[in-house]
Amino acid sequence: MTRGFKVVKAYQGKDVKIPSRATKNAAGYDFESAADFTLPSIWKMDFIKILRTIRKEQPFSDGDAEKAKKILKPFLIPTGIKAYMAPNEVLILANRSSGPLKHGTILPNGIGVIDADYYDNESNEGEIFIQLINFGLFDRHIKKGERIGQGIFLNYLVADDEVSASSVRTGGFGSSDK
Ligand SMILES: O=c1ccn([C@H]2C[C@H](O)[C@@H](COP(=O)(O)OP(=O)(O)OP(=O)(O)O)O2)c(=O)[nH]1
Ligand SMILES: [Mg+2]
Repeated sequence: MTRGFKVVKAYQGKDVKIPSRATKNAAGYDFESAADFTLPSIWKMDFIKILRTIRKEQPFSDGDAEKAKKILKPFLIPTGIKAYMAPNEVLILANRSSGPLKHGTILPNGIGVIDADYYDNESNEGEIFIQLINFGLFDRHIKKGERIGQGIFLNYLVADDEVSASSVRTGGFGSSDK
C-alpha cells in the first residue's frame, strides 16, 4: 500500500466514488462532490451592507454580523475521501480548468495541500475538502457525484539542517496555529 484513497466512515455505503484519472496519461485524480451543494455567486451579496454590519455601523444585531461573516467565508465542499501516501509525498489539489470557464469557481487557497499526516487524523479522519468560491454571475448548483477538482501526488523535498518537527497533526484548516 503506497498511495491511494479510501472513503471516510461517514460516507461509507453512500455511493461515494474513489477518485480516478479520466484518461490514460492524466496527472490528476478527479474528485467528486459527496453531496448536493449550492455555491452562491458572490455578486448576490450586498458587500456594503455586510461591511457595515460587521463594523456595526448600522443597527444590526450580533446575529446579523455573524451571518455576514459566514457568507464571506469560502465554502468547503465535502468529498468523503481520505488519501494515504508515503511520508515524503503530498497530494496537491487543483482546480479543473473548466471550473472558472464554465462555473466561475476558483480555489481561494490557490492550491490545496493535503499532507501525508492528515490521513486518519483524530478530528476528521482526514476527510479532504475542496475550498471553492463562486465569482461567476450565477449560483453554482453542484450535484453529488459532480467533479469539482483534481488531486496530483508529488514528492516533496526538505531543507538541509532542518530542525524537524515532531508534533502530530490533529486536524486541518489551521489546526497547527498556536
Ligand atoms: O484545500 C484543502 C487544503 C487543506 N486540507 C486539509 C489537508 C491538509 O493536510 C490540512 C492542512 O492544510 P494546510 O497546511 O494547507 O492548512 P493550514 O491552515 O496550515 O492548517 P494546519 O494548521 O492544520 O496545517 O487541511 C483540505 O482538506 N483541503
Ligand atoms: Mg499547515
